[in-house]
Amino acid sequence: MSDLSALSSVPPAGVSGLHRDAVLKFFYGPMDCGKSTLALQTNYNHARQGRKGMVLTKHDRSGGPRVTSRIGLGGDALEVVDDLDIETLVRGTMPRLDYLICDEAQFYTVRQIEQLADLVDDCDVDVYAFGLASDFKSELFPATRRLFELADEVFRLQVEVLCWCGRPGQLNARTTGGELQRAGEQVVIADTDEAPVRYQVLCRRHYRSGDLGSKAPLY
Ligand SMILES: Nc1ncnc2c1ncn2[C@@H]1O[C@H](COP(=O)(O)OP(=O)(O)O)[C@@H](O)[C@H]1O
Ligand SMILES: Cc1cn([C@H]2C[C@H](O)[C@@H](COP(=O)(O)O)O2)c(=O)[nH]c1=O
Repeated sequence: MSDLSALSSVPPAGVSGLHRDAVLKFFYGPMDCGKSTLALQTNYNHARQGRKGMVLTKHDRSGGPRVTSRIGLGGDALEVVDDLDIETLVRGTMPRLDYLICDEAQFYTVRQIEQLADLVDDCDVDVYAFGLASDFKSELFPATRRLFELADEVFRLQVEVLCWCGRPGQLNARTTGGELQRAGEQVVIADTDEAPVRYQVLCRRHYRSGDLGSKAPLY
């Protein structure tokens, strides 16, 4: 009979006997690169295998507590307000949650990002966060900085958003009346459509020069 005593220290989780930790994954890219689409797809794929999840967002462009993507998909979500304690919310949810989908994560507070990391480590909840890296001044959002610091894995989305010149665009310019803005509030909810305040994804050269191209709307 073989001696099984050497196996007694192997944790019981999983087929292999090895423990698989929950993860904090952060997916980022400029406006219009498909972050909300991927958030909705991720939720769909996990939910259809019976995992229990919750979808969170903040300041979706629809104006409501929803995740909406320009490709036409949408789904209900919980709105994250500044004083929401995400950790207490998730710990108090029964049956227990397997995962969280966090869209527009750049708008969460730094404390809320830390709560997401704590939920991964202490409650074994997988967290999939989606958001912008930088604001209209090309500076990291505070929550994004914390995600870069804490996430287990960070992914730049692969769908290229092109600058008007054809180069890949990574910087989110805010424009008003056809002029690039370099000062103002960090948070101004708007779209890449033709509203008076809008956003336009530019390559670094054209962000720096402020050249919005000939297709920029004239007001
Ligand atoms: N009519 C369309 N046909 C194909 N793809 C589209 C269409 N409209 C939007 N999209 C895709 O949707 C993307 C925007 O997705 P969205 O989830 O709203 O982006 P983000 O959340 O990053 O701002 C576009 O980059 C484009 O790839
Ligand atoms: C660059 C930048 C963006 N915003 C706002 C504009 C939109 O409402 C969202 C981003 O939406 P998306 O799903 O990534 O398209 O963020 C902002 O408030 N401040 C900024 O500097």
